[in-house]
Amino acid sequence: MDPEHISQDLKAVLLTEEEIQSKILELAAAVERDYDGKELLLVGVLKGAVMVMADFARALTRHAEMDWVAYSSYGSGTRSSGVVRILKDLDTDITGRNVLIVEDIIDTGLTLSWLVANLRSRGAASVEICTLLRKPEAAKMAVSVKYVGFDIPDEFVVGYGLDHAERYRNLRCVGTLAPHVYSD
Ligand SMILES: O=P(O)(O)OC[C@H]1O[C@H](OP(=O)(O)OP(=O)(O)O)[C@H](O)[C@@H]1O
Ligand code: HPA
Ligand SMILES: [Mg+2]
Repeated sequence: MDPEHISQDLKAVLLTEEEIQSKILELAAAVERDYDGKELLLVGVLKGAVMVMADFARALTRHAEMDWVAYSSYGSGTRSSGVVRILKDLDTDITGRNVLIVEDIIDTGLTLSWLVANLRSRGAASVEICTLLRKPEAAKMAVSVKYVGFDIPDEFVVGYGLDHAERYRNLRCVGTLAPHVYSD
């Protein structure tokens, strides 16, 4: 295999492309049922949620607006710094809106607990979360999540939007990294 091939850096594939895509269809069906007759604003958390948002939004057969926020707490490492840095705020006034946050992963919960409180304080009618992945054993903050794709073990994962030092976001699967890739 080409030594530059991205999948050579994986220790194991945790979720295949097929498993991810079928879960996204399930999540979209649940959201369609729950928001029947209500307007819906999807808020994606950059950059990791780009892939989930792209597939999830297209799995919906109803109208849904999209907006984006960017808050970074990981930088290039594999541990949360605990400091949430605002990189990009919403373009939309969310007063009275039904907001559904779309995330790739809830790890310590620090990012999302901060974001939910922040969006609620702006007068949204409702704020719920849809995340593809969650690490129950890593939780430092309890976050109430309405839609969860997969609960996964407390290991650093990459792919399908998730990065390590900005790489691996373009993998179609989610996997764990081989030890030779880590520097921290
Ligand atoms: O539950 P937590 O421990 O707060 O971790 C989850 C957050 O960390 C990652 O974002 P990151 O800060 O790496 O930014 P990125 O999406 O641009 O990679 C991920 O996309 C979540 O937003
Ligand atoms: O396991 C992870 N991988 C990539 N980014 C992350 N951000 C929080 N947890 C993770
Ligand atoms: Mg990241």
